[in-house]
Amino acid sequence: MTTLALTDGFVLTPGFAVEKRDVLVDADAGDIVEVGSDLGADADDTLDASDGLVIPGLVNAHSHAAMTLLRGYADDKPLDAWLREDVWPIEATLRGSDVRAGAELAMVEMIRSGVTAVGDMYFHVGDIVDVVDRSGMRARVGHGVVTVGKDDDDAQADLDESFHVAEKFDGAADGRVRTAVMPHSLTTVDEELLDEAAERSREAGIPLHFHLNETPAEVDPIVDEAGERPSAYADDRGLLRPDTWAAHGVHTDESEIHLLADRGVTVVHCPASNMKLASGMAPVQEMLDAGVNVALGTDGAASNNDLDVFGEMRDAAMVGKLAADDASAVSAESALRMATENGANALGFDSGRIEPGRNADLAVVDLDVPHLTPHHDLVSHLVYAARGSDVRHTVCDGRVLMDDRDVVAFDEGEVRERAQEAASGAVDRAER
Ligand SMILES: CSC[C@H]1O[C@@H](n2cnc3c(O)ncnc32)[C@H](O)[C@@H]1O
Ligand SMILES: [Zn+2]
Repeated sequence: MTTLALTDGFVLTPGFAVEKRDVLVDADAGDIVEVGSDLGADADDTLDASDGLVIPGLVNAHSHAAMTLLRGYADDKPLDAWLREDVWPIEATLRGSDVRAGAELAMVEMIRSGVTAVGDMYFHVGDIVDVVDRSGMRARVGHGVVTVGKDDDDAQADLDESFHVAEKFDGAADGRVRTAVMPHSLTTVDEELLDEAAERSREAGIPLHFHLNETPAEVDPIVDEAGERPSAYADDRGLLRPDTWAAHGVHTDESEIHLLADRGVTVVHCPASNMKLASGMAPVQEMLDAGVNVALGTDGAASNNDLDVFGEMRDAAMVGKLAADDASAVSAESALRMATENGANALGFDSGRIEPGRNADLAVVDLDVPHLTPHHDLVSHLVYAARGSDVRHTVCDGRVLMDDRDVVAFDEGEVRERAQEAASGAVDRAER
């Protein structure tokens, strides 16, 4: 066994106590071996965590990583206009190499801010899987299916591609890549194909991921045409299961919240995207009270405009209070739980808690900075005061992905250059 010890730091326990401890990791198996004292002396390698807080690697449970290429390309519009007028036209020009360049930029950004796992819906998934593999991160990926505006054959081919991708890449990158079938939303995929997605994925044991109730425009047509709330409509299709995680859930009424809780569905709250697109405020505290597993996601960088899950925790706590008109709603603890354990549960990873036997997915936050002083309550600091740039080391599956702010697998200058070129090329093609 090759071991790595994170030494001399404070450690966030599963109960969110903070204790001065070392963390010993089996770098071959990728697991946490022990949390205790003086574990550095016999370890093969050490990572200095002094003046730092070791936390579980953060989980970005809903993103479109390659949309880093579209950061700042189109802003200040609501979802529908933004997608139809700007995003979808330029996405139609993206090639595999572009998606690869955007995904590289995303992985660098996430590793720099302590994210070790991501749930990603996009296309050219093979390129994304290659980047995840090289980055050392963990991901649950899938091909996003959109059938509106397609003839029957093309629509079926798109759904078939989602299954093909899910089957082909599951277990890639030494098991760090898992997959799901990903119909884009209840209004952008035909009803018969939603039925088929649910049935085939259930038979094959493949999880499901889709956008749910993000805007009124995603709710009203279903209520008008099917005569029921979207979550009930999804349930009728067989889409609500314990291995389903749905993004947004903004316009979700009480009956839907109880249905989602009952079916064991995770809702991924994406507060920054919801604010930027003025989609609305999700009833997060109500969902938590009802027992829904609520996780956090950045959504794509074009609607955020970064991939910093620290920002998502802060936004979730802040907006959660506004939405509930209650300063005690969506506490720091709740937000931190959403970004760690709940996100790992959503994606089906054995991460999100620092305890022996779990995946060694960790981040070390530098506490030795003015904006994290004094140390009354470090959980409060993680949610209300810390930033992604406070992360000093990132470890995933027992491997060091960032060492003293140096991202190991990538040359950041080259990554940024490739992303800039891919983005400029896409804009040229879109505007030609
Ligand atoms: C077909 S791959 C995924 C698809 O989703 C688009 N997208 C990005 N952000 C959002 C959002 O907030 N709601 C719905 N769809 C979104 C992305 O541009 C891709 O086309
Ligand atoms: Zn999304």
